[in-house]
Order: sequence, then structure tokens, then C-alpha cells
Amino acid sequence: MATAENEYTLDSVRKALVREEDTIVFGLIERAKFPFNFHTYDQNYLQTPDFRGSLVEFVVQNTEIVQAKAGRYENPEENPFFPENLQSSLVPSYPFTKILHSGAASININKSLWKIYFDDLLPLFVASGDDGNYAQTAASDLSLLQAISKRVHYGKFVAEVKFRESPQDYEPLIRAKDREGLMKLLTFKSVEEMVKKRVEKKATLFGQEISLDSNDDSKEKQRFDPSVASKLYEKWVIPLTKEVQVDYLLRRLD
Ligand SMILES: C=C(O[C@@H]1C=C(C(=O)O)C=C[C@H]1O)C(=O)O
Repeated sequence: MATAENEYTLDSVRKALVREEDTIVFGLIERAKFPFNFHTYDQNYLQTPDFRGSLVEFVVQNTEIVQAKAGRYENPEENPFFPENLQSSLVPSYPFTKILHSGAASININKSLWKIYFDDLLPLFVASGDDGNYAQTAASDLSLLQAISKRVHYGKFVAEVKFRESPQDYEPLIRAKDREGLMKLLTFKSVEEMVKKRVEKKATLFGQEISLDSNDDSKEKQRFDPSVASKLYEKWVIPLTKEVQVDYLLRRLD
């Protein structure tokens, strides 16, 4: 059964964001298993007359084509990176709860996310080197990109519940197209601090080597630098989630 409309509360949407942290942190650890693997991003590596672009673009675009046909983007929580290539779903439709305003469908910041991911994020936590696993690397980039994308676009749901809880506060700012005022009103600094701390803790725990030998000091060994996870949230995930919220609110009264 679809989630009932009244089950979307600030508490329930925040719980969904907390759960998505697990997927993102694991995604980071999984991508960090591979070195940078330059050929994954090399525009001249893939040799086929049918496709121009890097291997990661090839994997993401083709995966999205299949997933769109299988119905993935029928769920309003999902947003593709290359919507221009997609065909409609081939499967019967499911009655997803419609709580979002119709303007939500036109909000997709994946092009910015794509650029940030490859220009800023990857170099921050991936070791240099080449182990030949380019297809696997592209697949792990895709999983991580999808997880981050889902998280930041969940801002649409967060904004909707915030609006419903206090329309009297949001409406004047929306009518005045006051981005700054909206940003201030939807920001909860103490929640952001908790999110960053929790994500760093999850990265510490999930990234630990597990040993059954109590004398083994490998507990200390980390597969991943936990501060990267909180930095990712501080610099990109939280600001992008808030940008989606403002974009959504600005369309909320159309
Ligand atoms: C998502 C929310 O909105 C803002 C963004 C946050 C985030 O991205 O983690 C946290 C608090 C708010 O400043 C929220 O209120 O939960």
C-alpha cells in the first residue's frame, strides 16, 4: 500500500533522510574500494560509433534507459541524471501517494550534482591509481550518485511538510520570491549539526575492519576517512537539499 498522505510529517521525512545516510556512507566506502581509474572518465576510451562520451556516461545513460522502462522514475522520489534520453515506463503504474505540488516534477538538480561529484567529491576520497575495474567503478559511481540524488531531491518532501505545518509563515515569502527569507525559515542549524555528527559516526562504524580476535588491534584500521562523509554533507548534501527546498517552495503557490 502507498504511504498515506497524512503519514508525511517532519519527523517521518527526517527518518527517511537518516536511512538514506546509510546508503550514502556505504556508497562512499564501496567507491573507495577502487582507485581513481581514469579510463572510467576518459572521453576517448570507449570505442563505439554508437556512443560519444566516457564510460561512466555510457553506463549511467544506458542504466537509466533500462530503469526508466522498468518504472523507476514513476516514483516521485527518483530523478534521472539524463532525463532527455528516457522513454516512459513499460510496467503497470503504482499509486504512489501524491503529496507534492505539480511544480515538483520540473525540479532536477542532477546536472549540478554530476559536476560536483566528479570535479570536487571524487578527488577528495579516492586514491590515485588504476586497477582496470572501470565498469565496476562506473557502477559504484552510479549507485553513489543515485543515493545522493535521492537525498537532495527529498528536499521536495521536506519543503512540502514544512509548508503544510506553517503556511502562514511561508506564503508571504513565496509571494515576495524571497529566496533568502525562505532559506532562513527552513534552516535548522541544530539539526544540521546532528546530521553531520551522525554521518561521521556512521562512516567510522561502517568503515571499520571487523575482527573476531580480541587481541587484534585492527579495530583501529579504517577503510575510509570518516571526516570525508561529514565534509560531503556540510559542503554539498545539506546545501543542495536546502536549494531543492527553496526551488520547490517558490513554485508551491503556482
Ligand atoms: C532537511 C531539513 O532542512 C534543512 C536541511 C537539513 C539537511 O539537509 O540535513 C537539516 C536541517 C535544515 O536546516 C530538515 O529540516 O530536516
